[in-house]
Amino acid sequence: MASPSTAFDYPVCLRLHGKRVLLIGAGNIAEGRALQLIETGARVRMIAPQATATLRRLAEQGQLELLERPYAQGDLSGHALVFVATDDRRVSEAVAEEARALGIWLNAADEPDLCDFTIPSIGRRGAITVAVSTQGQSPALARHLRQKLTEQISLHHVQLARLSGWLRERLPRGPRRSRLLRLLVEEDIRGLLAKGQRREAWARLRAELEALGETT
Ligand SMILES: C[C@@]1(CC(=O)O)C2=NC(=C\c3[nH]c(c(CCC(=O)O)c3CC(=O)O)Cc3[nH]c(c(CC(=O)O)c3CCC(=O)O)/C=C3\N/C(=C\2)[C@@H](CCC(=O)O)[C@]3(C)CC(=O)O)/[C@H]1CCC(=O)O
Ligand SMILES: NC(=O)c1ccc[n+]([C@@H]2O[C@H](COP(=O)([O-])OP(=O)(O)OC[C@H]3O[C@@H](n4cnc5c(N)ncnc54)[C@H](O)[C@@H]3O)[C@@H](O)[C@H]2O)c1
Repeated sequence: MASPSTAFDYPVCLRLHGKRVLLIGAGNIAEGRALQLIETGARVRMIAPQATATLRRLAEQGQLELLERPYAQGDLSGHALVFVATDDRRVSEAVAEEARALGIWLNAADEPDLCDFTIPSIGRRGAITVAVSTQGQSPALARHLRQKLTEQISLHHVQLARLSGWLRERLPRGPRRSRLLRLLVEEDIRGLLAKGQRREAWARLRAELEALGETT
């Protein structure tokens, strides 16, 4: 087993749609977390005595549930994931203790020693997500690199991802489909799309699909 100093964090993409997620704290940091979580389709509950105007508005619109009171033991029960972002370390510690007792995964903003998972810097372009972590060493660098890397994702990458998703729904799995989907992103069709030659790209794809139809 790697020692804590050499162990790497393990990135995952959680599917939170319909899952119950709890945020303790409703200040600026919690607001950022809540906005990201709403996009996942999670059922978000927030508990804090003071909430930002944006969070109160989102609660009024029914996008999240807001309980305007301090955290109390027992609040974590029934949740898949918990985030704490308050200005009081003792609250983070109490929440961490309850999370551990219940086996619920916890993120404590700014308190890596209490975290079961940290949050990377996230950029999105359509279905494409860029996530940069520095193993907790430099959040500012994570943000800087995320901005640079997200700029590298062009419209044609987003179009390719959508097209690939569409083809995967329609074509049966197997080596022929894999070959076609690889061809799509390798120089060939992607190169044409990148140059704005959509008509040529479609013609090339149609020829490949016809060849696939003949042999399957
Ligand atoms: C990426 C991002 C995601 C997000 O929060 O959504 C994120 N921090 C962001 C920004 C940011 N945070 C801080 C600064 C000031 C500059 C600096 O200190 O570097 C800036 C820069 C800025 O604001 O520009 C202060 C800070 N943060 C942590 C500590 C405590 C410590 O290090 O001990 C301190 C010192 C507090 C102090 O000194 O008092 C800890 C964590 N922050 C993490 C994530 C996790 C590790 C991520 C990784 O591995 O890289 C981790 C471990 C826990 C967690 O929170 O999950 C988000 C960028 C979002 C974006 O892209 O815009
Ligand atoms: N990870 C990051 O990116 C990052 C960046 C900057 C700051 N932080 C840290 O995140 C934390 C929160 O920062 P912020 O700017 O959102 O603070 P904030 O002052 O805007 O909000 C604090 C929130 O905590 C709530 N709170 C206080 N006591 C509570 C209790 N007993 N139960 C429930 N909620 C309670 C308040 O009502 C408020 O909603 C701070 O510790 C800060 O150092 C993290």
